[in-house]
Amino acid sequence: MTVSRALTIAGSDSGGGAGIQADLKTFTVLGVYGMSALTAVTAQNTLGVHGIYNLSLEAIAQQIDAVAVDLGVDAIKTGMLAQVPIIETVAMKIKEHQLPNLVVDPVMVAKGGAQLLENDSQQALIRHLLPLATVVTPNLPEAEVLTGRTIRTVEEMKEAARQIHSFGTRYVLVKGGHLEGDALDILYDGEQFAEFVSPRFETKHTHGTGCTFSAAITSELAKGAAVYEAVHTAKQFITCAIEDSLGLGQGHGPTNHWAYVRRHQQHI
Ligand SMILES: Nc1ncnc2c1ncn2[C@@H]1O[C@H](COP(=O)(O)OP(=O)(O)O)[C@@H](O)[C@H]1O
Ligand SMILES: Cc1ncc(COP(=O)(O)O)c(N)n1
Repeated sequence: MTVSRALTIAGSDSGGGAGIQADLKTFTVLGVYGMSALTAVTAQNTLGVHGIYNLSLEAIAQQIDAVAVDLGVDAIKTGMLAQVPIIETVAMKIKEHQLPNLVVDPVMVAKGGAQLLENDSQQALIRHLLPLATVVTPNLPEAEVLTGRTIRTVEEMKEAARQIHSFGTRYVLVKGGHLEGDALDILYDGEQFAEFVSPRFETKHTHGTGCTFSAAITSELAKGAAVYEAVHTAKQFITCAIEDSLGLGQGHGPTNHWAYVRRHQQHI
């Protein structure tokens, strides 16, 4: 039996809706063997982030080494990398082990407003990680920080995608979850734009949408899909997960990681 393998390098969300937990759930339901290298432990629930404990550089590097030299990796994603030395260490290890199909989710701020990337770390992301990435998946506030521009329209999303592409990433996916109207995302490969659109659901339960979406892209890349197809499937996955969200907790609740597969199974 051939098994596709995906590694997430990200923070732990004790509430289970975002971070490592969202990634591993997504890998599993999409039929991919999931592995993890934790960068931080957060004490977190649907109401917010109550504590952040970054792991040592040694602990982060050892986890990546352990997985890469033994189990092997078909695709990889990064999430919360809070500090410049963590970004540098992760980039160094990805290069050393030549890990393929890198999806960078440039996590900066949690839905509740807590800062997950310390100030001045944005330049390190641009310098060290984006040139290694197959796909980078900024939401609008993240795209604004990476480009130094205000983004309010689809045309401005495209301009931001062009600028971020110039940092060396092969594909840029600017997500429009923070705009109004339909939930529109733009994929740019340096030549052409593709649009992925779904209806917008009126819900506050969007905790972990960015993590889940990028983990779904990573899963499909691990299985051998091309980037356009991977984003197409992942968009369906996240749309189902938001539409059928679980309503857990008192704040921004998690999405439903089973929804896509359940619906898919009903149709076959
Ligand atoms: N209310 C919503 N209804 C439908 N899709 C949404 C909604 N909010 C976000 N999305 C989609 O979820 C995915 C994650 O986007 P976004 O919320 O912008 O990322 P992040 O979680 O990083 O802020 C994107 O495909 C976006 O279009
Ligand atoms: C450990 C960790 N990583 C990432 C996010 C971002 O997720 P979101 O912006 O959807 O709340 C988070 N809240 N916690």
